Amino acid sequence: MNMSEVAARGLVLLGCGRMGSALLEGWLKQGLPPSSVHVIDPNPSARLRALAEEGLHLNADLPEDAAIALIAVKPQMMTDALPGLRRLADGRTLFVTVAAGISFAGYEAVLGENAPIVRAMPNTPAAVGRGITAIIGNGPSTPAQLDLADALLQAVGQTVLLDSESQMDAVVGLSGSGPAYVFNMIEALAAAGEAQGLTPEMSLHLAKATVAGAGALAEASPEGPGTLRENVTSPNGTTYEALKVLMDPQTGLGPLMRKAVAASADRSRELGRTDE
Ligand SMILES: NC(=O)C1=CN([C@@H]2O[C@H](COP(=O)(O)OP(=O)(O)OC[C@H]3O[C@@H](n4cnc5c(N)ncnc54)[C@H](OP(=O)(O)O)[C@@H]3O)[C@@H](O)[C@H]2O)C=CC1
Ligand SMILES: O=C(O)[C@@H]1CCC=N1
Repeated sequence: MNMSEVAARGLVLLGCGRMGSALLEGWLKQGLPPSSVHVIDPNPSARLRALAEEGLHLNADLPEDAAIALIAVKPQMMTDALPGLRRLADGRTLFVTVAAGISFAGYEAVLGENAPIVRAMPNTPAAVGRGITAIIGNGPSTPAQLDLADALLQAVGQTVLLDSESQMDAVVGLSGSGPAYVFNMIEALAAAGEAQGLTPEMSLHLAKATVAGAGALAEASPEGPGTLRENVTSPNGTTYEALKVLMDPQTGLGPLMRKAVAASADRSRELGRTDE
């Protein structure tokens, strides 16, 4: 199955909020015609309504033989929303879900144990084509179906394949939730600049450009982040003093980040067990 088959047979998108719409824009940019897309969402955005004018099917009947059903509702909505896709669970439609926490067993309980399902964990830089998504398929999914899910997610950035489903909660904690940690770092950096006397506008400008520039350098450089950090740090200079605070083994960023990632991963595990 390839993208032209998806265009011919159709793609169902269940839930088109922040993540669903980022994915949809990526597929449209890659040439998927709006008329191949069937969106189910109770409160469609203005953008979706405009796409419906171009042929996108909005809250209409499901196609008979969709190639893909992509699930992008909140885990808490799954019990209500997922049974609506049961009619597609005849083994021919590949289900791809981006929901945090919910395990293959949870989907199989509704869709049947023979439904091919791929779990994917993207992140919001997908909205600018710079996401990273980890994916893994269940037993009934074929290598060709995993490749197709990979291609779908590559429309919005990079992908990595996981070895086991149990790695997914750690991925949620690291790259799924991770953009929020970085945005919080920008906020904290800007507030700290203000505390040193800069205007809010100047401080935010400097903080955003510093994080974006450091990210781009970390990605482009052959050096690891440790060397890049050392390259900023003159012996007994200014950065050295700041890093004594940030790299404190008890109170620094290391233990704090371990705690934050663990809290997200634990919540992902919890969402897999409950619908709260
Ligand atoms: N945001 C992120 O950073 C990431 C999110 N995810 C996962 O993506 C999924 C969606 O998250 P996100 O996009 O942030 O959430 P949003 O709330 O932005 O999107 C969910 C969408 O689903 C709609 N919806 C609610 N009930 C139903 C229903 N019964 N049938 C169809 N659609 C429905 C919502 O409508 P309404 O708003 O009107 O309720 C909303 O438009 C989650 O499972 C999350 O775990 C994964 C990786 C990263
Ligand atoms: O906060 C959440 O539950 C979702 C999953 C990963 C990022 N956002």
